[in-house]
Amino acid sequence: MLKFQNFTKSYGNYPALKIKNLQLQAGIYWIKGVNGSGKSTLLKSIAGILAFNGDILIDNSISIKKQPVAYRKLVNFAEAEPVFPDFLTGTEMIALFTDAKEAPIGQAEQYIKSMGMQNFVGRPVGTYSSGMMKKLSLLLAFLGKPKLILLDEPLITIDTASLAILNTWIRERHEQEGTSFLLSSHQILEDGSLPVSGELLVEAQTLKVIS
Ligand SMILES: Nc1ncnc2c1ncn2[C@@H]1O[C@H](COP(=O)(O)OP(=O)(O)OP(=O)(O)O)[C@@H](O)[C@H]1O
Repeated sequence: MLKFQNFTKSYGNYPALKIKNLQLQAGIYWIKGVNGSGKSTLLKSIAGILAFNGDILIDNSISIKKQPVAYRKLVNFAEAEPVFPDFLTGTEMIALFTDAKEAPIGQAEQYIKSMGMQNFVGRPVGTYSSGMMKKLSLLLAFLGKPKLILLDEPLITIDTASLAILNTWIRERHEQEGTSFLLSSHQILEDGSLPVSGELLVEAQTLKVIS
């Protein structure tokens, strides 16, 4: 599903992350690591937000460097602490992403309803609480037909009921469409609520697959 080829990411002289050759099969992966170990660096690199050396391929053939548009249609990302233009409404952000990601008709509405966002989605995002902002960013990451969804700290700021709904979204997309997920979290999620296929440990500027 995802292939790293001689991947290195540095900030100035600081070598933040090095992954020589690694192939991940389709699945749901938890990314673990202490503060500053490189979890966000990893996810932002895979999402194409950070420049790096080497290459990353999705579906074993589509390169972020050589086919950036095709790659970005297949990889969606929700930031740990999302920031959107204050003056845009959630509805406008969703319309933007629906268009860019070529989302099927009715897909966004289904997620809005499922997460109970109807009462605030029409308001400017500048008026949102941090939990509302998080829900919007999670919803945006589910739009379209990506092969891989990257969720950086999806559990922070959302309430328990919303977390259960998010777990359902992840489970359904994985089981029905074979979508893979990379989720970073400080919290332990070994309660069986998700069919986790493996764990990735980010430590000492490297990435290890634990299981
Ligand atoms: N813009 C930047 N400039 C310089 N160094 C950076 C930058 N962003 C991250 N780093 C460094 O890269 C390393 C990895 O940071 P990263 O944010 O990826 O860690 P993380 O595992 O996501 O941390 P946390 O759990 O605290 O969110 C850290 O040592 C950090 O100081």
